Amino acid sequence: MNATQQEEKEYLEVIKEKLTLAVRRVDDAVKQFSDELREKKRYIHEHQSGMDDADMVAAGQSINRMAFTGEAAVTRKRKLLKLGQSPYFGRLDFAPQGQAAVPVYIGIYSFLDEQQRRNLIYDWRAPISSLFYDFELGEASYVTPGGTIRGAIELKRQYKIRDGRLEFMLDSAVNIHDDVLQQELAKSSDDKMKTIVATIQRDQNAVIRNEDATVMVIQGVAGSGKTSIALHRIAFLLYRYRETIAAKDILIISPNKVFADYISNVLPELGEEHIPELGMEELAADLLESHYTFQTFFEQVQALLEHHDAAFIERIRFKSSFEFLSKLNQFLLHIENTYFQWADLRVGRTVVPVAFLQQKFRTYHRVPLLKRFALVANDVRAYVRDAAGRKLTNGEKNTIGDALPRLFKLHSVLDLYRDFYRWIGRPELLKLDQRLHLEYADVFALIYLRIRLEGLTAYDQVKHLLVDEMQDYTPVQYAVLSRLFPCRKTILGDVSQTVNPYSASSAEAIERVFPQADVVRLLRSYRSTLEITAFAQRITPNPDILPLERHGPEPAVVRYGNQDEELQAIQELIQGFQTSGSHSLGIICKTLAQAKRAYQVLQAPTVHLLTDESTTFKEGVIITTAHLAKGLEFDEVIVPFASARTFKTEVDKSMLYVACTRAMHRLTLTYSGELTGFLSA
Ligand SMILES: Nc1ncnc2c1ncn2[C@@H]1O[C@H](COP(=O)(O)OP(=O)(O)OP(=O)(O)O)[C@@H](O)[C@H]1O
Repeated sequence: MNATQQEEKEYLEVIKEKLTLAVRRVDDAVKQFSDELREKKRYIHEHQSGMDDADMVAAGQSINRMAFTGEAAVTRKRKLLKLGQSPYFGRLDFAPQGQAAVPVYIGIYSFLDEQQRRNLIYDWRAPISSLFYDFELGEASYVTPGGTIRGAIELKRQYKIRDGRLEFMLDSAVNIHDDVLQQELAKSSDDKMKTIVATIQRDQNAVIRNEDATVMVIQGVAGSGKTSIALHRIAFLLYRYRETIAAKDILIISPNKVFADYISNVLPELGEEHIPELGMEELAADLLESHYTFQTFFEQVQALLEHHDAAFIERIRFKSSFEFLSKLNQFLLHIENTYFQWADLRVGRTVVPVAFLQQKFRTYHRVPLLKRFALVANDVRAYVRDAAGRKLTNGEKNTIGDALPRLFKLHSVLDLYRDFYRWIGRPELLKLDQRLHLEYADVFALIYLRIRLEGLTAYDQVKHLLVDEMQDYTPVQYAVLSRLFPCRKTILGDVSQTVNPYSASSAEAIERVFPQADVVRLLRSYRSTLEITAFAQRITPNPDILPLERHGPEPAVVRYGNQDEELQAIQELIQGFQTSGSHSLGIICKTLAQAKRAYQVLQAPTVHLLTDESTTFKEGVIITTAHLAKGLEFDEVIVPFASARTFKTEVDKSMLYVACTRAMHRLTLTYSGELTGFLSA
């Protein structure tokens, strides 16, 4: 069936026709729903006075049901229209053992021929579609909930269909033909992150479809598709577990609002709803219930970039260590053992002995300390009731409830946190100003103590947690995430792209917090040309990286007399970019102060400054810092001020690496004075 290009073209027309008919049917259904809805509302309005409460509830429910069905129809229409533009991207002719081959067309959504009750297009997430990503011609198998289906792939074909027209088709003997991938990667960037369904690679597919891992850690080199894969994985899980997980049950912890905006199109493109997203700082503010103000991660990194403060670095280093987490845990035990001022409790004529109280507190050792008081109070009430042989008065009950917390010497979690530093003999490691403004490194330690003492359950409804930029979070932060989100997790990042080497976590470190984690390493890099990848390797070498064979111009490193001349040259580069046909140019500086300075000089309607307060990603020319550019990509990147004066510390080196790895096709570094030493390798 459909062997030649001509036959495929004709078949495409047939499918488009069926899609058009399906759209028409949905339109008719929507019209019918809205007529019925209007009619129902009118009926209720007119008969309101004669209806009792039960009638009203039933009518309300029926309206809600109709509205819901109507919404579902609108969603379906949107999907059908999208399919009309590009119904499928792949086909395989699969012959299950002992049966003849049938063509399986694979697209972004499934499409059923309602008359024939036959799938004309399979969703890329359907079990059978995994054949397309996992196998070449010949023997193949796929797993269904009912078991493994074995057989052979007799034909494998890829299509590029745009605006309903077949641009090309390609029969492939190898797994996801390189030509199509190359074409995709050579394209100019879109304004937002895009889907990669047509060219998902085998190792990526394994991550996307992994159903077993309770914690999946993806450690991948720059541009290896970690973020793309994580989002496709979410789409897959939403499809696979559609009865039990909805988009609202998933939470993405994202580094900043611009990144959240940048990735926001992917799931809707894949036909899923928008996923809730939260920054670490928002989470912190929520958990501290606005009792404290605190430095943000961005401010911490900027402080490190702007001046070298050995004591500040020492505080960050310590609080990012495993030792810190285990010391906090030891301190919690210490509190239990020493913060009680035990005394017999007298209620009326009954004396509740210390031994009874201690034994009860021990019984509940799994319950967070401050939650135990209520449980022990109940036991004490029972004890007193039995001893007195009568029911207790409300006054007596309250006395018991009030008396127990008084046994414990706790004023506030912050006092306790202060005590901790005295206990470890390092009071100098806590720096709190008069206004109790916390340093970023203290925020999650304080939250951790709160969770351990009070047991917060605010996020129990989340069923899957996605954490991007995992290298930027410390063991204490992971301990908080682990207790707060007992659900499955996907955690991804790249330790080479840390913006704060004093607090970076590698996959190995994260495995210590989540020993049950499945760790995958992705070494193939898709974003940048070979030349750019090789250049970035000079800054932070990784001998295991596998760059894709795609070429472009050599990165340029250009010296100017001074910074004004540099900016003038960048102005000319911007003009060149504007006529180049590329979509995005990132001018990536080390600090926000430098970015602001560059913006002052380069200001124009198409030039945007991205700061830590920005909320949206913009197309065109963006001036920002390496920290904020993390996770983003640009057709072309310019790194100004790449001098030895600007890039000299470990933090600076990370920034330079992040900045250079944002470039897809072209990279230019400008400097004046002496060139940074990080490029000498
Ligand atoms: N299988 C694929 N097919 C087509 N494009 C891909 C594929 N995998 C990755 N890419 C592209 O590679 C680029 C990098 O992907 P992504 O941003 O997800 O990587 P990352 O590992 O999160 O990067 P980084 O850590 O450097 O921010 C994107 O343009 C993405 O579309």
